[in-house]
Amino acid sequence: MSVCQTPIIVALDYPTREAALKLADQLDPKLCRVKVGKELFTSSASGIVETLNAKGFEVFLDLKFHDIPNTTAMAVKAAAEMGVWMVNVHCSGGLRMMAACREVLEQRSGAKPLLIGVTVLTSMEREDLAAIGLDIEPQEQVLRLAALAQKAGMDGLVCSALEAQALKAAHPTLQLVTPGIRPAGSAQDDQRRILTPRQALDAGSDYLVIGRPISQAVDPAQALADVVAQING
Ligand SMILES: O=c1ccn([C@@H]2O[C@H](COP(=O)(O)O)[C@@H](O)[C@H]2O)c(=O)[nH]1
Repeated sequence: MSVCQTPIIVALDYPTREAALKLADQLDPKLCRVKVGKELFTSSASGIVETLNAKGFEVFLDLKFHDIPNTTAMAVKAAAEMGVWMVNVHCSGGLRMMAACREVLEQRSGAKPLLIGVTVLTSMEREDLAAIGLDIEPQEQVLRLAALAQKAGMDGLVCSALEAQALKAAHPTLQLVTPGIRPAGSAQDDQRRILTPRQALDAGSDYLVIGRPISQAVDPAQALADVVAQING
């Protein structure tokens, strides 16, 4: 039984363990989960996951692994051994890569983290895809990658909440983890495919990843409480 009663995941995007723990100490594990990404993880190594677990947080390890199948699967295995709640890999690594990750988790006797496939980054729009040779709408590419992820046995996807409705219709069993969440009035920053927390949940998001609107707020705990109030009512 999970301690957390909301779908919120706060991104602990900091250069040091001390800064991340300072924010974590202001947050309530009953109101949010936390996400450890590349910057924090690389600077503080695995100790940060154990420390956050000991504080009662379920941790999403957002390292977006993308490599050959064996290397990626071994990284996913190491993440599972570390005790993370959710781990992700890029769907663009392909069917065999994702299937190898699923297989390594199935062989494991202990707890299995949720295995999530990253589709199209929420910072990208049509022009960004065209620049890398994909002359299609983001949603088309997301749906294409979602079909591969479903085939590989992934538990869910990272996508924009803008694609949630279409994804839930096509793949109702996949859990949707949506960054690019901006409460009304917040700065868009580098995000491009955004929705408010309430809009995202109404569209079908299962988890909302929120970084700067909380981590850069004058009072992060109040900013989190405001988002909780918005989605409740
Ligand atoms: O498509 C993606 C995948 C991951 N992210 C991550 O989510 C947070 C969002 O932070 P904000 O400050 O709320 O923009 C950040 O850690 C990204 O690495 C994403 O934004 N989009």
